[in-house]
Amino acid sequence: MSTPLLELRGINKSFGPVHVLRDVAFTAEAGSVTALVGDNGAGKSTLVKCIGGIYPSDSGEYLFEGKQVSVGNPRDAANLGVEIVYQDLALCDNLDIVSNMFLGREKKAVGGIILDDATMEEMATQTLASLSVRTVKSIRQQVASLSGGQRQTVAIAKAVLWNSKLVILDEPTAALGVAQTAQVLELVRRLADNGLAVVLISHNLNDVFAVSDRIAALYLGQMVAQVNTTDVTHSQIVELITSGRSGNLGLPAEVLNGDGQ
Ligand SMILES: Nc1ncnc2c1ncn2[C@@H]1O[C@H](COP(=O)(O)OP(=O)(O)OP(=O)(O)O)[C@@H](O)[C@H]1O
Repeated sequence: MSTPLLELRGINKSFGPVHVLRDVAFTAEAGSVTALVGDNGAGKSTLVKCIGGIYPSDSGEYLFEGKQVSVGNPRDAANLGVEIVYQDLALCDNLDIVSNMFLGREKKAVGGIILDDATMEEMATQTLASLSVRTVKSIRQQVASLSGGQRQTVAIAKAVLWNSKLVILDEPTAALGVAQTAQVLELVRRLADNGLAVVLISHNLNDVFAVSDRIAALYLGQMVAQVNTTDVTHSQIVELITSGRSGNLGLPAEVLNGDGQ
């Protein structure tokens, strides 16, 4: 098996007396979509925040491209090429698409005072084209005028603009209708097909089975399985999410560990 882009080993995280993540192992591979599933409170957001450096873990190893690294804050994660798209998207309604994509990381023209609009427009256009995004009419359109699916697209494009290697999407289809969900799932697939490692948090198992290569299931802060999507059924994943057990599901250890290829 090739070296995973991201590998976490034995991650623990507590908030005061609450032990939220317990010896969690997790991998994400370039060119793959890994769905992270689990019931409310299972620890998905906490795990993602540990990956993104928002919550440094209490113990455990963080390997990136096979090397052990220290990720103590979001800048460390961004420097590795890790980007998280949160559910609230953190877009500014009163700014256009280009301004949103470069918010806080604007390109300056020579001299460093004036913004380099031409370069930013070109980079935004190229990024959207690389993702085959055709749903946006103009990159100078205000974000307030975009649909939910288009906003999600802009947030994802913003995340991949910075030579990202790992993009984590938190419930990207939660607020979308059927057609927009299909468009966003296509985009998620394209990110992986372009070589990125994608982690998709989702409660929607239809989405998970439609787009993921692997499924990682958390139960009460423990990673109970990392499986290839084609090795499991909906009901087996539901059982893992709701009881943490694969018990009588007949899943051998190599399948639960994602090695069952
Ligand atoms: N900052 C915090 N302080 C104390 N407890 C926290 C904090 N953040 C999360 N927790 C607790 O950690 C547990 C896991 O929460 P987390 O948000 O990671 O779960 P989740 O799987 O993302 O859930 P959901 O699907 O509902 O978003 C919960 O019991 C939660 O109350």
